[in-house]
Amino acid sequence: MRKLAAGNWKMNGLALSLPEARDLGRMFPSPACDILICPPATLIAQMVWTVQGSPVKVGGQDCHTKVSGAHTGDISAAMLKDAGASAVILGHSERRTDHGETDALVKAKAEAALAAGLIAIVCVGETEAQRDAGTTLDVVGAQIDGSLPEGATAANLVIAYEPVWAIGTGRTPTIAEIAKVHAFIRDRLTRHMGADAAGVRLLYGGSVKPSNATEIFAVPNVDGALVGGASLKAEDFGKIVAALSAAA
Ligand SMILES: O=C(CO)COP(=O)(O)O
Repeated sequence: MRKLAAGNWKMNGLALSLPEARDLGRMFPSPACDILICPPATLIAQMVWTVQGSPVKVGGQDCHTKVSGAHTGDISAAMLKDAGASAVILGHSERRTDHGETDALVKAKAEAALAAGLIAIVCVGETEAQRDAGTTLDVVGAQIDGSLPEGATAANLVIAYEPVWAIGTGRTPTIAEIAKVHAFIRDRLTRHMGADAAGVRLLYGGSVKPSNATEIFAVPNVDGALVGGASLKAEDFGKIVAALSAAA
């Protein structure tokens, strides 16, 4: 499978400046992994234009469940697709927390994404309290069961495991813990999707940096990363892409 380095800019404007984004494409003319940048919605079309002709693809950070209609402030998957996006992040813990997104809503959004021809990057992950209570696998399993879209295939579904307590904190689970959760996710997907689950890319997210990327990418069932803070600097994100390409 092609591994995936995805950058989530979150609510940061021209974090990686557009010329730098173009440079990122030039740095890796034929990378051994896929590269995706998910800027705020206001920058998607501009980013698509900027990285045209390079291997860098562009994605959204959320979408509505409907194609169009009276939903002030929302953006549909079809609109992301029209703007040139090829993927969308769904059910990020920040959206689950800030906007009360439930598994059922994430599933409906993911189904809208697939219907629009986008890759759905569905995020799961436990809070620190849940980890301390020893319920990580129960939480992640329930999120997978509840958020997985109908019609998912290895080509249109990506799962991102992002422990909430590791996001933006500089803390990461141990390599053994990442391996355990990723193996669990693969197994859980197999229950839903059968043999197709083997080809679904499982990203790790949460404080991925150039300094820990190589170690994390060597973990079985880690097929890439969903990177927040370090994707805001072209140099750092470039190093993470290089580490993933080397692991591919
Ligand atoms: O939330 C994340 C990506 O979606 C991870 O963020 P950080 O890489 O900043 O920890």
